[in-house]
Amino acid sequence: MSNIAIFGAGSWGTALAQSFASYGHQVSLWARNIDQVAKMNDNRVNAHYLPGIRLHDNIRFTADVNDTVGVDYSIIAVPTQAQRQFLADHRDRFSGQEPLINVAKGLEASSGKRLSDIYNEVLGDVDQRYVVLYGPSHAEEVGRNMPTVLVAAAHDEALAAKVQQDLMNENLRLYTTDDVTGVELGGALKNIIALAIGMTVGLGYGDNARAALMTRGLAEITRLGVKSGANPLTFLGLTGVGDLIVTCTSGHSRNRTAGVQLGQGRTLDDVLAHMGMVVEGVPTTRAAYERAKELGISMPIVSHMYEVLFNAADVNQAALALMTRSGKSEQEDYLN
Ligand SMILES: NC(=O)C1=CN([C@@H]2O[C@H](COP(=O)(O)OP(=O)(O)OC[C@H]3O[C@@H](n4cnc5c(N)ncnc54)[C@H](OP(=O)(O)O)[C@@H]3O)[C@@H](O)[C@H]2O)C=CC1
Ligand SMILES: O=C(CO)COP(=O)(O)O
Repeated sequence: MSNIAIFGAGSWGTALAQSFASYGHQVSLWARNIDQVAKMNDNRVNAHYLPGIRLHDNIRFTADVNDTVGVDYSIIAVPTQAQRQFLADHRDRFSGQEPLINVAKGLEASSGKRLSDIYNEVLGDVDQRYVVLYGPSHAEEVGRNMPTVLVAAAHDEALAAKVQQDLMNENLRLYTTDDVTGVELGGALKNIIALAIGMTVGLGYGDNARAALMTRGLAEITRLGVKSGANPLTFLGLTGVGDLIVTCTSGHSRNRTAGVQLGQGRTLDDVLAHMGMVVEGVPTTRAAYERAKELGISMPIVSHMYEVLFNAADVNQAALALMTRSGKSEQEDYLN
C-alpha cells in the first residue's frame, strides 16, 4: 500500500482520496483553506464539494504542504489556471523524487500550454516524474467507488506501469500509455465541446445536433492533437472519445451544466459566479482558439465557442454559421 498526498480538496481531489483510502492506501488531503480542513477533520465530510459521502478514516486532512513530505505519490488536483502559481509557491515541496500525478484537465489560458509544459517550466525538467491520470470519471461516482476506468500517461512507460500496479483497484481500473500529449489534449479540449453541448440543451435543440457536435468536436480535438505530435488512436480511447461521452452526456458535468445555463440566456459572468465549482472549458476555449490560430488549424466549433463566450456572439447565429459552412468531404476534412 502507498502513502499518497493529494493537493486540492475540491470534488475531484476528495473523490480520489476516498477511492484510494477505501482500498487501503494512506492519504493526506491538502486544502488551502484552514477552516475547510478543520471542518473535514471534525465531520469527515467535504460538505461543499462532495456532500453526502463519509470520508474514510485512512484520509487525514492538512493545510500545510510540508506535512506531506516523503509520500510515495503526489497527486495535484488544483484547477489548471492556478497550477503554475501553486507549483511556484511550493517549489521546494515538489523538489523530491516521488512521481507527480496531475489530474487537472485544461490548457493555461494565458499561454495555451499543457500542464506538462508548466511542470517543466516551474520545477525544472520533471518529465521522468510526471504522470497524467485522466479518463471518463465524475467525482460523484468515484467518491462512491462506482466502476471507473482511467489512463495513466507518462513519458517513462515503467512509471505508468508502476502507477497502474500500485493504484488500481477493483472499482478503479487503469490503463497505461506514453502519449502524454494526446491524453492532456483530449482531457482538456473535451470540456469545450461539453459546454457547446450544454448550450444546445439550453436552446432546445435535439439529439441529432448533440451527436453531430460530439463527432465533429472529436475531429477538431484530433486535428489539434495530431498537429501537436499526439497519436491519433489516443483520441479514440478513454481520454478521447470516452471522456467526451461522459462529459457531454452527464448531469454531473460542470461544463455541460454551465453550457445549459448559457443556452438559456444567462451571462457567462453570472453562470461562473453561481457555479461554485471550476468550469475548465471556459479558459481552455481561449487557449485552444489561440493555439489553433498559431498552428493554422481549422477548429470551427472552438472558434464559434470563443466568439460566444468572449465576444457576446449570439449562440443561434453561431449554430447557423456552423451549419452553413461550405460543403466538405468528411474524411478529407478530418485531419486538415
Ligand atoms: N470534478 C470532477 O469530476 C473531475 C474534475 N477533474 C479536474 O480536476 C480539477 C479540479 O476540479 P474539481 O475538483 O472538480 O474542482 P472544484 O471546483 O470542485 O474544486 C476546486 C478546488 O481547487 C481549490 N483551488 C482553487 N484555486 C486554488 C488555488 N489558487 N490554489 C490552491 N487551490 C485552489 C479550491 O479551493 P477553495 O475551496 O479554497 O477555493 C477547491 O478545493 C479540474 O481541472 C477538473 O477538470 C478531473 C476529473 C473529474
Ligand atoms: O473531467 C470530467 C469527467 O471526466 C469532469 O468534467 P466536468 O468538469 O465538466 O464536471
